[in-house]
Amino acid sequence: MLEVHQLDFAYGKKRVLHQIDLQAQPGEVISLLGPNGSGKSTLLRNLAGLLKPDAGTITLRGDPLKKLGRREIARQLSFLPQGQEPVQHMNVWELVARGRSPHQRAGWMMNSQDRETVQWALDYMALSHLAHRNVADLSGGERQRAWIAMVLAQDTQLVLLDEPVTYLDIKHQWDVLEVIQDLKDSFHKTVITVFHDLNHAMAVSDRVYLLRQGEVFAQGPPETVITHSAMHDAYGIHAQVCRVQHCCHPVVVPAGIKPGKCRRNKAAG
Ligand SMILES: Nc1ncnc2c1ncn2[C@@H]1O[C@H](COP(=O)(O)OP(=O)(O)OP(=O)(O)O)[C@@H](O)[C@H]1O
Repeated sequence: MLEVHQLDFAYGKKRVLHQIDLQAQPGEVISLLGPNGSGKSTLLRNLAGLLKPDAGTITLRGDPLKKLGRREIARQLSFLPQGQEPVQHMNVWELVARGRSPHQRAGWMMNSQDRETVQWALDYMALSHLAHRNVADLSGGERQRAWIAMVLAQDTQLVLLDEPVTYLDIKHQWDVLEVIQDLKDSFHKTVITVFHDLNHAMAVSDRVYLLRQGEVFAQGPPETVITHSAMHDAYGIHAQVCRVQHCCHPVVVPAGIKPGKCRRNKAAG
């Protein structure tokens, strides 16, 4: 589906990504993890074709990404950026409908299938009741869900999400995690997503890529990558990775910056 080989990227003289190799198979959920500034968003923007690598290759279904035009890329992949552009004078339905534009010829009106897809995306994100509300008047979480609905309306085989659960309350965070799982299970889509919460990555990923200072520090199934020692080496924290009864995946419990400290016990004692 998507293959990245030895990708380097710099902003001017500032090298940000170095020798990145990444493969995503059809129907796979991949999470990009790593500390602030490790290059996750920059990598995703390279994968979306919004930034051009200085070296290395990105191929999408066997075609070099750099040879594809913007419209062709937008038919094959959708991208939810971190912190979306502000939109004025547009309601939720109109925003979500923007997801259909790569599928339309210039000057062509939306057809009934486009309208059905927009309505499906609104229903799927439980936003139908807000369809006529101005996007600028939504709460941060509602706005985030509207943008995710736009990405879904684009209906691409590859979905790139940069911190999709930011701004969402715990219920809506898990709703979005279920959407990601469903995109894979029901629609066989490939999802590459950035998470900060390692438990979110544990819950939905087939594989994770842990970045550190612009390089892939580790990659593989989440249980093999998200370990006590990797958390220490990549993030500089001590964290326990525990099995919890009734929980179907391990959970990460940060234990502090220094080993052996338990702040709550200290306060109580
Ligand atoms: N437009 C830019 N020009 C110059 N440097 C940039 C630019 N965008 C990002 N950077 C730098 O590139 C590095 C990687 O940034 P990036 O946003 O990819 O990291 P990240 O892992 O997504 O971080 P975060 O978790 O904080 O979102 C950082 O040092 C950042 O300051």
